[in-house]
Amino acid sequence: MDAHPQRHPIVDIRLTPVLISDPPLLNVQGVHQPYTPRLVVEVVTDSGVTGVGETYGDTKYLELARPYADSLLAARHELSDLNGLFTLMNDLPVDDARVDHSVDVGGLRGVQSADKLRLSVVSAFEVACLDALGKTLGVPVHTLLGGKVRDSVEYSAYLFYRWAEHPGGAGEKDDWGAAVDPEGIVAQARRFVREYGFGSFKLKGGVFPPEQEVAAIRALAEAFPGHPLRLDPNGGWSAATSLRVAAELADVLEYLEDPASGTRAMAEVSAGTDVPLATNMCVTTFGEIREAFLGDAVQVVLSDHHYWGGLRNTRELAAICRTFGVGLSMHSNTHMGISLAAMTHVAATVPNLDYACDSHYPWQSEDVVVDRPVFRDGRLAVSDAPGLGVALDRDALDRLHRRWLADDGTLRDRDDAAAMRLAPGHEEWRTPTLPRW
Ligand SMILES: O=C([O-])C(=O)C[C@H](O)[C@@H](O)C(=O)[O-]
Ligand SMILES: [Mg+2]
Repeated sequence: MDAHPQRHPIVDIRLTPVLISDPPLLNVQGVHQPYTPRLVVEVVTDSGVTGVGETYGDTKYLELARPYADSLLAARHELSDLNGLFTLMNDLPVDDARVDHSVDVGGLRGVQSADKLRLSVVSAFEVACLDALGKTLGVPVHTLLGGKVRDSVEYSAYLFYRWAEHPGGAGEKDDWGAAVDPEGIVAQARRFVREYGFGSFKLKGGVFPPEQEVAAIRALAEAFPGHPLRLDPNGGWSAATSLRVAAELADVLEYLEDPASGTRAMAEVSAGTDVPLATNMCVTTFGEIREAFLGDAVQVVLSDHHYWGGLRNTRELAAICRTFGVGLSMHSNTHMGISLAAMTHVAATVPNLDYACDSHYPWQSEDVVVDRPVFRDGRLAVSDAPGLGVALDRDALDRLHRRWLADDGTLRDRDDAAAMRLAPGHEEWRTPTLPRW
């Protein structure tokens, strides 16, 4: 027997920040910028195997990813030592100025803390290591996570109020047109069904007064009878408004997502309605679970492997949810095919994945992977190829990186309120104080 199991030290790490095209999608904070920053992480082993991961690309993530990569290289970190990824990261200081606000990106990513920032960076390295490990061993990532329990993963249509184009015609154009009323939202949903086959719908709310968003959900219910519907105003409503909306839509909602901001307000809403409440804002770290679960503030957690710290942490979250009888699904920000593959692998391994997952991916016209994933009947097939089953398109990566290099810094940090101020009539726009309604 070999007393010295083969080791695969990481000998090179490439960090490539990119800006990817994003449509003018509206939310409670403002509007998406024409380009969104993402970070592509590549780890290379001494045997020449490369693994890829992806995470947020805003400055504070890059500032941490660089010294982290240096310390992994200095340690010749062993590819299979996934737990060690966290140990090494914990030794790195985080600039307090980067996390001194209690919420991130105007609250869309929940509470911000040094640990969460660390986990969001580690997640990309963990995924990259799993990818490289899978390729080294000749097995898919889901096998490294214990094996898939389903062959495909269901996603839902992520509907957004949106403008036809960015202020001043900035960025890339698309042919979706504007959607600012119930008719526009139903038309958008029909196209999602036609092109991707989605069977459930989530509407990003918090954009218009609640009555208008209730009308949009009613229009969807009429157009797609019996299909699961969700509404997510990102904490934009008071508890009283949330309860009113819940009562009005109780017969058609699968769940209401973060109607009010913070665990306490969510618990108040939860106590007054039978509509399940989901969150990707008040439970985004392990430390927030206790209060929310014991107080019955949420019935569904929308995990996000980026800020929960990777695929194995997502499975730990799933086990806790299972223990407490809390449902589980997945949240999404703007992301590319690397993260979609990672989401699909972990989702395939979680027995209690109770709802169709969110994904922004259909809104993304650009990617850094070749053979972009294709939704069929609203589902993605789980890849059985070694690793994640994605290959980098180096030309695309280079092009999107050059866009990042050329940017003067305006777009390197996501700021939906700043993007909103560029729209005529919104020059004075400020991130709204919650609750807005
Ligand atoms: O609450 C959510 O589902 C999100 O925060 C998802 C995205 O951030 C979405 O709101 C967006 O990008 O506008
Ligand atoms: Mg949400």
